[in-house]
Amino acid sequence: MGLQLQMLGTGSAFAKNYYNNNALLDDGTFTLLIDCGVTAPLALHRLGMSFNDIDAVLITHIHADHVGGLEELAFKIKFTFKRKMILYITEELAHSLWEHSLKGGLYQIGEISSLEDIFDVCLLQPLKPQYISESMTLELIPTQHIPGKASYSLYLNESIFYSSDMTFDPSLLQHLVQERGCRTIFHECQLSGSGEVHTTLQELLTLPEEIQKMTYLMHYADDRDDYINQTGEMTFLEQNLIYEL
Ligand SMILES: Nc1ccn([C@@H]2O[C@@H]3COP(=O)(O)O[C@H]3[C@H]2O)c(=O)n1
Ligand SMILES: [Zn+2]
Ligand SMILES: [Zn+2]
Repeated sequence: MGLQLQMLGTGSAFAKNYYNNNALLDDGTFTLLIDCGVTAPLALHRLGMSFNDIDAVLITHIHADHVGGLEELAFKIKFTFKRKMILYITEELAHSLWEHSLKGGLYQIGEISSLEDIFDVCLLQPLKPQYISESMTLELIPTQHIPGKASYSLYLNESIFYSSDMTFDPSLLQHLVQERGCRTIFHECQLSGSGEVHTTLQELLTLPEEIQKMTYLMHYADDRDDYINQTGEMTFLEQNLIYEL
């Protein structure tokens, strides 16, 4: 089996018709969860899976649609499955994730007083390729999302870009395609409104056709169906479908 991508959800933060934009990467021997939002536990359950089927979780930034499911994940792996899960995260995000997001719910004297009591924390250095498994090597690329908040996109196997949440950065996309062999782009897409903290469909439609053809749209709102056939050469990613990478 090659490397497969399955989106637990392809929705924007407050979408109700789609689960949170969180992804499973699976190479047959190792399963990586990219972000774990509020709806991730339910989305996994609906796929007939549980957190016990996951080897590692990677966090791209701290927003509830990307970390809101980690309290359930933590309690399940510690007290139900009695094991640790690998957590891939930068040092800056690890501090903020514990101090500003998870500590309140997870802290339990004598049991849980840090991320290390739940996870095998593997700190990632941005812009440094990290071996994950036989067929997964990924690199965190710092990208702009919310001023003053760290946020990262992913570059997988020197060929696949995964935006997570970011504002439009056409020069980054051109650089990856022209200089680093990128052949597939999974990109967030705000379908309407101005791109204050996200990338809009109108912005993505300014990309060269060659780049549009390799681009799959995710992290979209409930009115996605109103935009079918209005995405140029780009294609909507569907949640739960399994994509061979
Ligand atoms: N300056 C901001 C900050 C946040 N937001 C909304 O909150 C959501 C948090 O998750 P997200 O997926 O990053 O999308 C953000 C915006 O919808 C926003 O619209 N403007
Ligand atoms: Zn988001
Ligand atoms: Zn976000």
